[in-house]
Amino acid sequence: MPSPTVLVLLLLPLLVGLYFAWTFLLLLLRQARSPLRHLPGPPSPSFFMGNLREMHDQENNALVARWVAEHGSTFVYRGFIGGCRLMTTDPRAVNYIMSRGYEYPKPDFVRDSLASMAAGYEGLLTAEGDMHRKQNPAFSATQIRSLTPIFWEKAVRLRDIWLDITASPKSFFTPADPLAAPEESPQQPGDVDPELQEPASPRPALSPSAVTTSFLPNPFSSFVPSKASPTLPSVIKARSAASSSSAGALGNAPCRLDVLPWLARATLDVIGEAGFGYAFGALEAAAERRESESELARAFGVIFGTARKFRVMTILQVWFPVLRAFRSENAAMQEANATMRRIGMELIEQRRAGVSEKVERSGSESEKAGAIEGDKTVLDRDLLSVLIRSNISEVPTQRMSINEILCQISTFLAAGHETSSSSLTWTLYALARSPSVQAKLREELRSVPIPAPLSNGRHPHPYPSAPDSADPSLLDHISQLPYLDAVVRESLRLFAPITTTMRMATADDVIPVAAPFVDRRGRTCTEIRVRRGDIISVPIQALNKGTGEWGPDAEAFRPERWLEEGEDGDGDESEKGGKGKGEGEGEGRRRVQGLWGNMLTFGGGTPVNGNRSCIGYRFALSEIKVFLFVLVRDLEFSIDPTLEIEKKVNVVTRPCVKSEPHRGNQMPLYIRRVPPSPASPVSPVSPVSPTSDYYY
Ligand code: HEM
Repeated sequence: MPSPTVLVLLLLPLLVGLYFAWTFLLLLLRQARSPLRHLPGPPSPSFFMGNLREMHDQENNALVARWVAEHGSTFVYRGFIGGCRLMTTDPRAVNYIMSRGYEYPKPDFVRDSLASMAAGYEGLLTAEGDMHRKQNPAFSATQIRSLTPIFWEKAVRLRDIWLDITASPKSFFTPADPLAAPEESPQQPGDVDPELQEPASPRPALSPSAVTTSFLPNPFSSFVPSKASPTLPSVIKARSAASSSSAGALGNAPCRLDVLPWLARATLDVIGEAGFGYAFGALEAAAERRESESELARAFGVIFGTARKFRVMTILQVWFPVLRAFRSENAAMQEANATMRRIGMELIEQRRAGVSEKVERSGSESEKAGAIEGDKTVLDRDLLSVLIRSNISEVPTQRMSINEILCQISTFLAAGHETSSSSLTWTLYALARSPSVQAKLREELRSVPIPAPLSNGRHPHPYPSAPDSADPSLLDHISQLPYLDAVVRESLRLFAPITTTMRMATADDVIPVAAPFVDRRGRTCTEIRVRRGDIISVPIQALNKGTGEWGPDAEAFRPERWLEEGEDGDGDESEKGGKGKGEGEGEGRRRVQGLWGNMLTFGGGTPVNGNRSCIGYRFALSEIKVFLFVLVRDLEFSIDPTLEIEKKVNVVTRPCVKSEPHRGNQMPLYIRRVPPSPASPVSPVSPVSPTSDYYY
């Protein structure tokens, strides 16, 4: 008779084998019984991978449009081992799903990926049910307005750096993505034009600029073989791009600049300071050619870098939940998490102490309320402060735990950094491709009078860079400029940073559709039947470009469409956490009821059944507008018309040059400073000596 230990050793592999075989069988059974199997859809090219490989490149191969043309607005594609995934562009179905945030949450594998990206399971992106209900903050327009000086300051700093670059292109370098994982830095021959490299200023060994931090990481995208490692972008001799015809006449040759890492740094600085009162100093580090990042940026670099790495184990954990118990953290990850926690706790404690002190010192009830609600004298205006103040005012059982608050810091960063930099990058691209739109926009921006001071010291630019001197009425004015608004809407429609989101049915359900469809059995269906556990893809970008909704020129960048009669450009349709629009599935509504601008770029939903749309949309819109205002007034953007730019999605959309895959993500534009127009109502610029960096 074998000993118990031997018995266990003999039985263990058998039990493990049985567990995996059983789970796999259940999975196959579940798929075989899903009503989705009757829906039409494209053939699956692979048993294990289904259509996932094609899906990975969907932004460049117009896949969803093709599928819609072939199979109608409601169909299924295949996921792992042939699992049916519902995809629908039917507005009624989409409104139904998106307005039931708690009945249709994000699938577990998406939550897991988000959680591993530092947000944990208690942040807004990942929390579900009561925990989410309790958190659901609404950042008011007034709160966001008070943050615009921070946007202004960072935008002016970036503009000044870019003006520096145009003034002496020989000496600039392109920084790395501030949150890129630090280890790899393969430098390729030919990265740097030797003629333009200054021998006296050795370049620091930088990490690649192309690594993406993703918002809703798609664990399956990693299955697609990666391109060669990205390399350092280079200083490339300015050459005349077709669209920069006026450059020579002004004696102001444009220089090629990869705007992507610069914008990533600027938006990191913004979310750090406006989100949770932390100075990453990412722009400054790059301006001073320091590779060293702040302690917190380094920690997030490690955390995001680890979360992005593909491991077979990650996929297995999706299907075999027992394996989730074997998650481990390496030493670097442990250290990064500890750093994040320590700094996060300091930030939280500072704010909590500030609010308590103010409340204690307040005499009357109204003063107490003022202290909690926040005013200009209470603490900081960052989102974390707003969250803590509103948390203090809640009844104790409704308050967030320290851990939940801590999770929001990484959530703000994960959700609010790369989305904004992606939007700005694509907007500059769209403007570079449409010189007439850019010129019209600049004309509008320059029609705004800028108050004194005329110069911000070294740079003779006619507006201030100090945050407190940014005139609030000027910032309000910027947010209401009609053509700027139309440009931002059009860019966010065509270049939604998050192109797809996923949901999972938590119960068997029947989803209504506006357009009946014919299933594989030839039956006409007026609803979609789903079974508990079925996965749903909501193709945000495809919906934003549907010709049924946006007309035959849906693919074109045409801001004017927002100014035409009949377009209700009104934005804040359904206030996050506010009143909402109702169920959002009424007949006769042509469009998807997104949070903003009749599109799903910021998600959609109603507070009734769980609103999972973007809490940062006002923040993002204000940030984007202020940056465009500052940058486009003084700089002209053009692009080599022969370059083919592709969209790489992971899940935030980043650009890539088709002919330069080895460079990874990049957006090489030509920039050129633009002299002030004589007709501009801008106050006159102080005379500049010829030795100054800038002269017009
Ligand atoms: C152009 C910029 C941005 C875009 C396009 C964007 C888009 C989105 C989308 C589509 C969702 C819904 C995701 C889903 O349903 O699966 C979302 C959620 C969210 N966003 Fe944004 N976002 C942007 C900027 C920001 C900023 C600046 C912040 C923070 C300051 C932020 C914080 C969040 C959070 C916390 C959620 C989760 C909300 C919830 O589940 O309750 N976002 N965003």
